[in-house]
Amino acid sequence: MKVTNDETGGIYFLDAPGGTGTTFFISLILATIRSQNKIALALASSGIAATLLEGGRTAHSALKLPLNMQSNETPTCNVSKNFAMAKVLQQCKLIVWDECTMAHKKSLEALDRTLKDLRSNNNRFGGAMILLAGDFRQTLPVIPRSTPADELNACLKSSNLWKHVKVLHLSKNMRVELQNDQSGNIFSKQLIDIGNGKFPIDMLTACFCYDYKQVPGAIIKCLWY
Ligand SMILES: Nc1ncnc2c1ncn2[C@@H]1O[C@H](COP(=O)(O)OP(=O)(O)OP(=O)(O)O)[C@@H](O)[C@H]1O
Repeated sequence: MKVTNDETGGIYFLDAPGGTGTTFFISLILATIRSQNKIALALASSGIAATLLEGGRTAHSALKLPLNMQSNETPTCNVSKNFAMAKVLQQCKLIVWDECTMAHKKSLEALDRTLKDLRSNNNRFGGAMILLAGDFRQTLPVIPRSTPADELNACLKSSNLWKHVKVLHLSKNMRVELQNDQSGNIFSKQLIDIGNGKFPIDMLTACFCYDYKQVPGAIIKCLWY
């Protein structure tokens, strides 16, 4: 909040696995900024994530991002200076982008170029503050007819902008914590281990080496009964 009030800009990434309170945290920041009569733009990579945020829209729709992102070397948002969205982008104090890990790196670079142009400011993102949120253990950008290497290359972490990103972490699973659910707790830890590549994989079958004695009873019941 201090950074937004100082209006020094910057780009932050909230590394937040499912259930750790991303939506709660983002909603709180959006409400605080809007309560000061300032503009905070809420974007998300998917429609479902956008509906969870007050005034949320998909990044593709709000920023008019080109569809041929992969083949366009230097894409920009199709927002000209006399569009209403251009005024919003010029005046907004904060742009939040939830589930950004699914976005193509060129989407973020297009936003950077457009903000510099619209705000007539050559600082990164035209001096606006950007808050990205998501979890790289989940789905990465989907590139049709591509290899895993193409997907990694399209990922935000491969962008030149990534070295300027300050990473923040949310680690406590609030959903499990609030429900006091022991099996949910084990399951959420196992999901994180899989995402971090810590779960052993059988090289012959390419399946997880699973000790079924460790699978919480509630999950077995839910899956097989
Ligand atoms: N700081 C907090 N204090 C109290 N409750 C919280 C806090 N953070 C999150 N919660 C609650 O925990 C639950 C999960 O939070 P939330 O939906 O924001 O997580 P999420 O990371 O967006 O989850 P997902 O990615 O799976 O959608 C919600 O019921 C939310 O109200």
